[in-house]
Amino acid sequence: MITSDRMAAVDVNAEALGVPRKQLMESSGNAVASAVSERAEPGSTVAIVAGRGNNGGDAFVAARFLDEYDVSVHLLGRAETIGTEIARENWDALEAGDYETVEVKDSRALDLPDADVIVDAMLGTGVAGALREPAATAARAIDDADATVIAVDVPSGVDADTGEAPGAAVEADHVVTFHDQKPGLTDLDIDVTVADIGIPEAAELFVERGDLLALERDPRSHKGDHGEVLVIGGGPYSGAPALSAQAAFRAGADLVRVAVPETIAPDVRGFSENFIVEPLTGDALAPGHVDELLELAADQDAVLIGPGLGDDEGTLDAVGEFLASYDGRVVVDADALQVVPEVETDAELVCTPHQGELRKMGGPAADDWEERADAVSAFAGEIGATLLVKGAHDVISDGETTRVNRTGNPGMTVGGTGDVLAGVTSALVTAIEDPVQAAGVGAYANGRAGDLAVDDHGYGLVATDLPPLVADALWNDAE
Ligand SMILES: NC(=O)C1=CN([C@@H]2O[C@H](COP(=O)(O)OP(=O)(O)OC[C@H]3O[C@@H](n4cnc5c(N)ncnc54)[C@H](O)[C@@H]3O)[C@@H](O)[C@H]2O)[C@@H](O)CC1
Ligand SMILES: [K+]
Repeated sequence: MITSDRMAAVDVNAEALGVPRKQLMESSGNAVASAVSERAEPGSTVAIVAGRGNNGGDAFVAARFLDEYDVSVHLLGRAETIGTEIARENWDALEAGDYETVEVKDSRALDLPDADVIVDAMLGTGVAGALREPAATAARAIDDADATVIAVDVPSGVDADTGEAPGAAVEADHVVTFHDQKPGLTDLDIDVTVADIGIPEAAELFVERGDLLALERDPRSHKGDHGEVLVIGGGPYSGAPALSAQAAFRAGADLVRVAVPETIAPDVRGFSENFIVEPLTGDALAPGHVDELLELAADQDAVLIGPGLGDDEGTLDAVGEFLASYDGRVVVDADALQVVPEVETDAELVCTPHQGELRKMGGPAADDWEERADAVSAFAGEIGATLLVKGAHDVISDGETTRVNRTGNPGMTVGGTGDVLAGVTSALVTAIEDPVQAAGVGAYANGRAGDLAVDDHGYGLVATDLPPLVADALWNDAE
């Protein structure tokens, strides 16, 4: 089962892994042609009704594989308005060949032949809202025709994720959907073929630049929409919470508050004028601070607890009490991690241990990343948290979905890069709904920033090089 958003990411990841989108369209078109030839004898009349996106593009490819049939392709609109290059190339190939193509400039002009098979290639996962003209009229014309209707990827007008059709929709006899079943197709009582189109399993397992699509921002958003983060840290160390806070900004947080013991508050303030510093009495986090922290955390979109806290008894008790009472999203890092397995909480935890910290949590030790992927998935399920286990390959899992991130380099063993990753992840869990996706993008961006830093500083890179490069990795790295 795959959602449209996930499919769009996997599509780009496949391309990042060397499978061109054009090849995916070829495979899709071939699958559509196979579905036609399984339902109609050669010589039958096939009418293709195509939209101007890649759903249509798939059918332009299918037409080329149906040369034993009497095929006509009806494009809803003018060819020069075809929206993507790969669809346009496939349309041009039809016109260059001797295929019958019709540009339907007006919905009333759709003149469907008396066909044995109609291919519905108007819209697929790109549909937004109720079907507009001319697709709505065309959908009714397709349904009124006395033909076998085969839908490409999704019946036009049906939402691939919900199965709803807010407006008109094609009633297909058969759907050829690509790569994996779509949630919205399962409860339609239509015969569905899931066609393998050559997307490698790696495109789903590895975090690649397609995963950055999840960061697309709603243009209508305004200040404060994109994440208010509270960082709870510091004590023996002052740099760690400041680094995490800086990283959270660079990963898109709008506001970052840093709650640290008053003894290091001036140092943290000195690090950057961007933070709002909330001083806690004394020189270490203690149970007496928990009520104040819960108040501070109440209207935040995410909390990061751990950087620089140290592990004295009182501090760890305070972490346990905070987690036991908080029910929002919490990224847990560094010394706070060891508390997690013992604490009962309603909070949605994202833990970011390195392998030593994972073992301290009672988690598995496994050198080979594929072994580790399975072991981390099992442990994540056991403790009911999302785990981002850092390593040469980072493994991210919530026990259901497991991802692997391959960006990063040995230069990143320098102190502080974990504080940066924790800060980045705390901002991303406010922008991306699924915590596995958010943590995966966090690992990807942090490692990518490290790779960019190595270009500038070799293995002399330091953690403070990373936060600005995280912003580049997230927003300026499109190839
Ligand atoms: N993502 C992938 O990995 C692959 C996608 N492929 C195909 O690409 C399709 C998605 O292509 P696109 O993203 O270009 O989108 P679609 O081709 O599904 O639809 C986009 C077109 O529909 C129009 N449209 C959107 N909402 C509408 C509405 N409510 N009423 C009327 N017109 C509307 C848009 O203006 C645009 O012209 C998939 O369904 C599949 O068929 C395949 O090539 C296989 C690979
Ligand atoms: K369709």
